[in-house]
Amino acid sequence: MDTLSRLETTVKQRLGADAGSSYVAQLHARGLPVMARKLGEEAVEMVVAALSGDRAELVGEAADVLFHLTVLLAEKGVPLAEVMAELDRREGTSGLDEKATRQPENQDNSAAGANDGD
Ligand SMILES: N=c1c2ncn([C@@H]3O[C@H](COP(=O)(O)OP(=O)(O)OP(=O)(O)O)[C@@H](O)[C@H]3O)c2ncn1[C@@H]1O[C@H](COP(=O)(O)O)[C@@H](O)[C@H]1O
Repeated sequence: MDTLSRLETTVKQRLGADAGSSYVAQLHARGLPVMARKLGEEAVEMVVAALSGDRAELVGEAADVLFHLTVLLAEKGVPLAEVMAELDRREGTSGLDEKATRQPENQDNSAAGANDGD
């Protein structure tokens, strides 16, 4: 079993644990909005580390993001395997090719003269 799968198994067990002895249970007790906010905060911290931190900071913040993402998905009942399957489905399709198939969105952008380069 790989690291993320083991973490997912632990997190699913801890969601129903005593909030006094488990951070995951504490997040569950605080509710989905708090979990979502924590994930957003960790993502911002990871971005800051990528832009101005050192390698160790980036690794630490990336681990926080993966942990809080795992908690959020478990709370929502979405297995990591489902996310992996979505990535598998996308495998081999260039992001540029996929973006070019979004015709209505592209037309809207050109009508507004918007092009953020993403
Ligand atoms: N990987 C992690 C992990 N990464 C980060 N964290 C915790 O995430 C919290 C986030 O810290 P922050 O400083 O961002 O937030 P805070 O201000 O302390 O807390 P908030 O009040 O804002 O939520 C810290 O308490 C970290 O210890 C983690 N807590 C648990 N795990 C894994 O989850 C398992 C189950 O943990 P428990 O549920 O605590 O048993 C553990 O065995 C680990 O494998």
